[in-house]
Amino acid sequence: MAESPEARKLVYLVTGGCGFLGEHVVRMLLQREPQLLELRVFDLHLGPWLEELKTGPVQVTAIQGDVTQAHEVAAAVAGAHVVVHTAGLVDVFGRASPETIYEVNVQGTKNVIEACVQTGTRFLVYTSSMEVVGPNIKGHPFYRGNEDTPYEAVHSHPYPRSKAQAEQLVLDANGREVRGGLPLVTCALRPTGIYGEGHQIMRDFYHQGLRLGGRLFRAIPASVEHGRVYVGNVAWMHVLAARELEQRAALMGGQVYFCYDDSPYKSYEDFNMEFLGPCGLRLVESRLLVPYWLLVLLAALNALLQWLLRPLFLYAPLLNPYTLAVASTTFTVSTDKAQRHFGYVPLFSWEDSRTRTIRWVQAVEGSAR
Ligand SMILES: NC(=O)C1=CN([C@@H]2O[C@H](COP(=O)(O)OP(=O)(O)OC[C@H]3O[C@@H](n4cnc5c(N)ncnc54)[C@H](O)[C@@H]3O)[C@@H](O)[C@H]2O)C=CC1
Ligand SMILES: C[C@H](CCCC(C)(C)O)[C@H]1CC[C@H]2[C@@H]3[C@H](O)CC4=CC(=O)CC[C@]4(C)[C@H]3CC[C@]12C
Repeated sequence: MAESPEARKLVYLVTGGCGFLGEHVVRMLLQREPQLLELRVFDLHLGPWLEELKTGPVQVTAIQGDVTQAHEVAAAVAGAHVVVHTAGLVDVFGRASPETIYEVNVQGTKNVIEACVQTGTRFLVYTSSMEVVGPNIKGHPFYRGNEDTPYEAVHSHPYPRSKAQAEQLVLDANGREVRGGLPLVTCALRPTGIYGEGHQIMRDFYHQGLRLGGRLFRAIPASVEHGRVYVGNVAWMHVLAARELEQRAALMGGQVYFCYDDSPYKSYEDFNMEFLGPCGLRLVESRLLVPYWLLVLLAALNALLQWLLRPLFLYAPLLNPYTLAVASTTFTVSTDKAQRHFGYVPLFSWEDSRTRTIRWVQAVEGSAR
């Protein structure tokens, strides 16, 4: 750890720094990046919690801005050594139009890359997603796969399509000459389903369970496994990747890394119960009540209702044909590429991750009363 202020010399920019993952990246950088001099937090919506970070040894600069606006991105990137690009529109529920998703996730990423090239920023870490690989629309399982596992990636939905396009842009940009003549070094991190403090969908499930009298009903067979990763470990992986990109440019440049940790392989619902169970909810086995064909029908009905009601209001339930397909397809990763390439070892054990998440759900419960 650096002791003297002179050791602090790096300027980092985190786009989407007020989102679920972005906030953890920001806090992790402040705690664990001793070379940090200035941290720029760029987001469409700035969080009030940023204020309390401004009293430490690192200059925290909050920038309200839009990644779709090239000039705003360029102004924020100018003078930064490293960009961690987490900003994105995470929408698999039909809340935003495909055009808006493209604009934020693809055009926004193009703007970040061009800003690096124009202003001379050399290191770019992009938050991609497991969704760039799958699950695909054919429902093929991806079981304990790694970065080299062959898989037929077919994207029918705007979100995974946009993440795949953006990831490709980032990888293709590796080696481009930036202002000053040196090459840009990029890599992409692909989290599986992230959980932890601040996870909106976990909050939604918790409130749904409370409304249903402390019960949630199993919809997906327990045998369908989902890759999940703790937000603190995803943040840690971003910090390490960003730190090591310069020294290990030849190895890491243009590479993709799944984000992983020691979280157990379980079905989406059983995994959520690891946190919601200790908070008083129970999962009711309802396979006989809700057969799969009925879920397919309900998902299709939801999609139809969304379309019919769109002129009046936004109807965007959790269940739609896409989320049902993702939830019912096994997708788990097993890899050590991040450890081999840049020394990543999870910072939080499964026990820690679980305890922290449970405490957070309990606090949500407390504040809901
Ligand atoms: N939540 C998950 O399970 C996973 C998320 N990811 C990726 O991680 C990244 C972060 O996701 P989350 O933290 O879950 O989402 P989030 O919605 O909590 O955070 C995204 C942040 O980006 C900001 N943002 C959106 N549009 C913007 C724009 N036009 N200009 C500037 N900022 C903008 C939002 O205000 C928000 O603060 C995304 O790129 C997402 O694709 C990848 C895998 C899994
Ligand atoms: C909302 C889904 C669970 C509800 C299914 C129902 C209604 C049958 O009970 C979630 C199941 C899997 C989730 C996705 C997965 O974790 C991968 C993701 C990666 C991302 O990059 C963004 C988020 C997501 C698409 C995530 C979204 C919610 C699920 C579909």
